[in-house]
Amino acid sequence: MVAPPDNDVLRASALHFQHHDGSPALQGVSLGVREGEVLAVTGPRGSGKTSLLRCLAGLDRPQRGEVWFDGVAVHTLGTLARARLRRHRFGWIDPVPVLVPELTVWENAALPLMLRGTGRRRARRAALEWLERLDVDGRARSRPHELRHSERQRVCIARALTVVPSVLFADEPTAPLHRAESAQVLRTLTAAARSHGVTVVLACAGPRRAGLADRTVTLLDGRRVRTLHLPPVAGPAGPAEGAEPAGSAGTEGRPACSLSA
Ligand SMILES: Nc1ncnc2c1ncn2[C@@H]1O[C@H](COP(=O)(O)OP(=O)(O)OP(=O)(O)O)[C@@H](O)[C@H]1O
Repeated sequence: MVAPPDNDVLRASALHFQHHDGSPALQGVSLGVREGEVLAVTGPRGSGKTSLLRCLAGLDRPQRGEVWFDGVAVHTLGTLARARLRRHRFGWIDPVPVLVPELTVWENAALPLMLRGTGRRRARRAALEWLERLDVDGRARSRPHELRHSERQRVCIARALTVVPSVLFADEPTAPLHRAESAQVLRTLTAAARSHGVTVVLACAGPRRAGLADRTVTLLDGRRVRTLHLPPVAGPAGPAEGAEPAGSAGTEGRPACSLSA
């Protein structure tokens, strides 16, 4: 199998994914992500953002379509190979902060580095640097239960950045934060990614939070659309009414979506 001839570090073509219970999540999504780019994936709830990120990150396997990362056909890899790829090349941030309760904050942030084989002292130094950038270094010796919810999320973000992944997948990373804090954390995240050449795929519900991205891709009912008019409920087969289908991955580079209800 030969990688598609383009410059994208990450590429998906015609992804189809449905959940075990048959719920359709992605229906032919194609996109490319350039190295070092911050790409926002927006769309209303249930539009397929999480499913897309999970397929791109190798957490889920699409039933049809392809995912390529840096010349590797991710969709053909087995479970262990995908886990290895994620451990060494990818970072992931969930909307809900999940930390290991028995470990301190810095140990949590250093964990992915140590799993990659970095020594404890070096991993600690790197973790503390990122905790400082996320403004939670004062909590380094605390346990997660002693932190506020929003502080725990900052620790999760620091943990994802500590390894300086090739691609960081951030699924609504500022969902637990209030607006001012959310804007500041997103700025920190995107600035850190840019300064370290990390490619970011960022799922966010609306265009407001996508403002810091280089480019925006919009989903509706598991499909890419150019412009989003929240439609009357779509039928199961055809494209949603009001959604203008986006072209293939080759039509990227347009301005961010407009969102009108
Ligand atoms: N674990 C699951 N089992 C079955 N169906 C699911 C599951 N997770 C999501 N779905 C369905 O898959 C579709 C896409 O969901 P997905 O979570 O990818 O969308 P989303 O845009 O990330 O939404 P949200 O903003 O609510 O997280 C929706 O119809 C959703 O109901």
